[in-house]
Amino acid sequence: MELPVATVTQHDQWKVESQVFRIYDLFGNLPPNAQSVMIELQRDNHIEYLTRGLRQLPPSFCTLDASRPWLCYWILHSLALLGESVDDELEHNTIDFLSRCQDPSGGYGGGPGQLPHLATTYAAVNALITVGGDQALSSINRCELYKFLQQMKHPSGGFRMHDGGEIDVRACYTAISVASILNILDDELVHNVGSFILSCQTYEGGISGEPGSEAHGGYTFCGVATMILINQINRLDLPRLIDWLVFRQGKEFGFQGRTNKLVDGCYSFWQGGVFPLLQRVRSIIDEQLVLPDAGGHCTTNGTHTSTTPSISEVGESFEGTSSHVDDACHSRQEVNFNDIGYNFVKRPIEMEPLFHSLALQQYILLCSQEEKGGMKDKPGLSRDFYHTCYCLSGLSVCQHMWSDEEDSPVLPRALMGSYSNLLEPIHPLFNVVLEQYHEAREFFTRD
Ligand SMILES: CC(C)=CCC/C(C)=C/CC/C(C)=C/COP(=O)(O)OP(=O)(O)O
Ligand SMILES: [Zn+2]
Repeated sequence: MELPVATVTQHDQWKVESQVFRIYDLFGNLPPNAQSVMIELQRDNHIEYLTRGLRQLPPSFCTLDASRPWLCYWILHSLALLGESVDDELEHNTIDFLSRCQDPSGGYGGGPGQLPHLATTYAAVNALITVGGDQALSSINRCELYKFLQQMKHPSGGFRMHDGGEIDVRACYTAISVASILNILDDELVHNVGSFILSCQTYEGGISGEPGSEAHGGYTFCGVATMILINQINRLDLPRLIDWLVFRQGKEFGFQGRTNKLVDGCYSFWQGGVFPLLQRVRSIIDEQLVLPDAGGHCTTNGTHTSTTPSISEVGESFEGTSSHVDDACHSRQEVNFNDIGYNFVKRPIEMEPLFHSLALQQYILLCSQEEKGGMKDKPGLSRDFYHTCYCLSGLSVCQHMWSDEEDSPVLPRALMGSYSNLLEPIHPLFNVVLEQYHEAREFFTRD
């Protein structure tokens, strides 16, 4: 039975489809001349919109008072994807503002004096890494931040978003991502995170925010990235996850966040961004396909039944040094958690994208892009910095996921439109531009 598509209005749906079908036929086939059709990234207008947004940050974003570190990250990361940085004064003001959001006992709040929160901590750390340079990077108090992460750790293995806050997959990702990129991830923080995330993989194959909820793209990205960062991706049922994920690309070629919902530009990253992660764990997927029982099954006494290798066992780039994973049902591995993110991007990409990457670029450029700058969920809605950030992140993912290795050039067949549309590549586990990631890695691994 075909389920009706849930539409805002039939008119909005038609607007999305009519824009896409200007190039694709009804069956999603790309006509031979499609590459020459002009779909232009409005680079200068995006830069203008973003820079103005950052200048106006305090105090005019009153309704987003608790989200100002997020605004910094969305704007700075979007600019970095466009190959742009901010002038010295704006950079200084951003570092100063984020320093005032840092709690003396660790972590960052939504504004100066606000309660530290894992989401704004992730946003502030990624924003400062994106700014780069000694002043920005040394402003992060890693010692106190580690204590904050310890305080957010829950006996279930998950993390709380803030003191007394919700425990969910988002909290796990933001805690583990921040700890990993700052080189402070250890056994204590990792303990039982994998079991918590495993308990959120649903019957559909995607990952939900908490056990028993509905699978959603946002949490699926968070869950998969976390499992990789803690060296336990082999515990998820990856074939089932892929089954769910590939069907989230709609007939408009954008992604939806969950079954029977509308497509939305931001899922270009939350769903589209899972594919470059899966591309680098191909051997684990292959083994799970051969062994139907592989992937995350624990016996009642907590013994891991899968023979699927963990990521550190596959390929020389995951050679570990010091610690081990101590979840009851996970085989013990010698691995340095802090090297996983670094080694991950060096792994070769061994499979082509499992979704229609050119068509997604088309959705982003034709349906999400605002000609005057900025990006949005879909036609008929307004641009905002969140959608600008995640549409551009998704666009970058599409462009770079055909390249075999970190430094290999982007091929024309990977790109919708001309080379002037090309964005900077990201680190797919952290969603910061790769060049900035490497600078931070160098800074935080200095003795
Ligand atoms: C790192 C970090 C903080 C990640 C957050 C990930 C993320 C985007 C989670 C989405 C949460 C969610 C259930 C949205 C549904 O909104 P909706 O019902 O308005 O949208 P929908 O109809 O598209 O599902
Ligand atoms: Zn959205």
